[in-house]
Amino acid sequence: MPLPDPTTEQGRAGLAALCADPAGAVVALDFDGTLAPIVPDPAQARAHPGAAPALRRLLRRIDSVAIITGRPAGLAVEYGGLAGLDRLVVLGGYGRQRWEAGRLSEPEPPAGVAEARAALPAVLSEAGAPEGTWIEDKGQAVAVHTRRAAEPERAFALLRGPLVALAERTGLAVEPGRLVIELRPPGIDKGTALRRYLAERGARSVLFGGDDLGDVPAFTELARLREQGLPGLAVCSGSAEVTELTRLADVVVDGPAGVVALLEGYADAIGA
Ligand SMILES: O=P(O)(O)OC[C@H]1O[C@H](O[C@H]2O[C@H](CO)[C@@H](O)[C@H](O)[C@H]2O)[C@H](O)[C@@H](O)[C@@H]1O
Repeated sequence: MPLPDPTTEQGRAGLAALCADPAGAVVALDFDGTLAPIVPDPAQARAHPGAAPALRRLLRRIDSVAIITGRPAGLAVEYGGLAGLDRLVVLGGYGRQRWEAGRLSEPEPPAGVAEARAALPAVLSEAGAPEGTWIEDKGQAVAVHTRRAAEPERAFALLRGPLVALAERTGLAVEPGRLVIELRPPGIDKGTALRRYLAERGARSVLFGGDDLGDVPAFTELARLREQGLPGLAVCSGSAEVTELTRLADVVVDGPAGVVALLEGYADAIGA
């Protein structure tokens, strides 16, 4: 499978470095919308069937793979079919949790998560949340989904203000995503998680792929690291739903199937 031609000079340099020195390369990827197609029920989301095999191939030659996700780390491992992969780290909850070799570590959630959880039903009711609005309790965070409402974008817009106000009251961060608004502990984002992981590995190049607003800090961090001399490639898993990321990426592919094709192309290029 041929590799795409990045649209930027820095992207071409990043891809060249990833191919020339795979032993120093880290592949870091978001989960939902990047490895797993978007579906109405988050519990039904599963990685594209080619994702784990492509990552397994790459891990024969590259340094490591990091999945950096808003999901609880263990769920990403399960839904991704990723449990058997060596040198795989899953940084869940936007980097608060770490799963590695079957072991999960995470700090206790701040008290604000329990406060928000308790207040949410009344907040949604007072805001007139339409039928189909759904709360995902992630333990470390709570997320309100509107994808299953009759008018999902309208429900999202209706609930955003009250949820921002609830986040302010409870000391939580607001994380808007694809028809979801999450209230989560502040203090870390995917950019920080990516920077720390690359430093830990002593990475000599990086590929980051994402699809949603929660991935913007990682794209921004990748751009900063490139300015500091670390070659990198920014890949957008494109969708009609989120268009803001295309300007941050060197390569835009067609959703998770496009991401898997790119990973296979990279594996071919490095003889993995
Ligand atoms: O950081 P990610 O791995 O991209 O996780 C972000 C959120 O993804 C999930 O929600 C999204 O995917 C669902 C399943 O396809 C979809 O139904 C929903 O509309 C999307 O927003 C997940 O449920 C959230 O907890 C994650 O934070």
